Amino acid sequence: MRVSDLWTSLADRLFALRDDVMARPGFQRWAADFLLTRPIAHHYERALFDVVAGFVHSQVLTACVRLSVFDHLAAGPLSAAELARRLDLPLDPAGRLFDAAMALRLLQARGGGRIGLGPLGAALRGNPGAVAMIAHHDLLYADLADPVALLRARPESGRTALGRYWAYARGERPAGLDDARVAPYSALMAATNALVSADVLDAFPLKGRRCLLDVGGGEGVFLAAALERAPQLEGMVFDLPPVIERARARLSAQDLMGRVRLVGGDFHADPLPPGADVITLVRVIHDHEDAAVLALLRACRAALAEGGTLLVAEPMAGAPGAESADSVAAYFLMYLLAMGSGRPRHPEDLMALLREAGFARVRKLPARRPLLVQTIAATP
Ligand SMILES: CC(C)=CCC/C(C)=C/CC/C(C)=C/C=C/C(C)=C/C=C/C=C(C)/C=C/C=C(C)/C=C/C=C(C)/C=C/CC(C)(C)O
Ligand SMILES: C[S@@+](CC[C@H](N)C(=O)[O-])C[C@H]1O[C@@H](n2cnc3c(N)ncnc32)[C@H](O)[C@@H]1O
Repeated sequence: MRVSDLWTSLADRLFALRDDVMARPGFQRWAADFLLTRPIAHHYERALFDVVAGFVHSQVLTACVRLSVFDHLAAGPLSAAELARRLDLPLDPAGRLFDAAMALRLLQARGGGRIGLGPLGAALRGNPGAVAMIAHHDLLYADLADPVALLRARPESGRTALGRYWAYARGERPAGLDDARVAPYSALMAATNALVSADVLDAFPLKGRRCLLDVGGGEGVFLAAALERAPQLEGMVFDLPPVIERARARLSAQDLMGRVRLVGGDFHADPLPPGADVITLVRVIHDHEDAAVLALLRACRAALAEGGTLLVAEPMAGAPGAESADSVAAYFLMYLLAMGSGRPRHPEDLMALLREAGFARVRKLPARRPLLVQTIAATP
């Protein structure tokens, strides 16, 4: 028997013993009483209760967002009666929402019986992108109403709400999409791009760079942020033709078209415009399966100018700070299942794909908020 097999068999026995002991009601009562095991028992009770209550907690947040509770409190605390009046709700059910939101630190009790923003509600006010995502969760929750059915169907076509929403995720060639099909998701991506763009651009300053190509760059919000930081830079956006028309409208309104070239196409089928010395894939790779990703990374390598760098930036599994349970992966695994395409990847998996696509030097850049976005830089 090899040493690794011995380890596996020993670990199996220890886990079996742990599983058996932890499932015994008598042990659970004893551990909650005994001084040394008490904090551990409370930790697991709490962790399990939080998982059980997660959906209810999320719906408390949904109600606060839909009713614009945080906006009503932006100017300062209000009495429960006044806040309920502004929300056009009777005090009794409104009071329950306020108490639940205070328990979740979205709101906070203030002097004189008033209610103000809690630390989490205050942080959300600074993240309108996160608020837009929370509002968008209606579609995800509709698909997750029967999670077992979702797992059994492994939907690839437009049978889920998210599959219909993300029009390019249907596994067909995205030809024939029109503005009506791409407008909702493109607007959401534009509204939430700030969640990631500042951190990516801080991690990879564009000093000395000549031209940035943003592949799957949507309405051009990321490119506009890059152009604002780097006056010497010119840019290109490659996206599906109807999305490119939306980018044209936005970038023209920002008077940036003199520095920008827009290219419509299907990155699964068409070549990328050559010549950029930075290519970015922001929140693009996790939508696609490995074979498509590999082909896209190879296309980026072919389009990259001599001495250029490819950046892959998106939420990744195994984010430091997500604890061992990895809440980022748990969220995106189910989100992308409902969408019908793609999966979250560990940085190491992405780095392996990049090497396979012909990038010799691949490194993870320091991430300011790894839960939101991590960035990998690759050079051929
Ligand atoms: C001031 C005093 C007295 C003390 C201060 C103490 C102190 C230092 C406090 C820290 C305060 C602080 C800096 C808080 C910051 C909080 C932040 C930045 C919170 C950010 C929250 C962001 C959230 C919740 C983001 C959620 C994003 C979601 C759900 C994104 C989903 C994305 C999806 C589904 C993408 C879809 C695209 C697709 C299809 C996968 O390609
Ligand atoms: C999740 S969005 C990210 C948008 C933007 N990079 C951002 O972070 O805000 C993915 C983008 O990839 C584009 N896309 C998806 N499939 C594509 C394809 N086959 N060819 C070109 N663009 C595609 C979508 O239209 C969309 O704009």
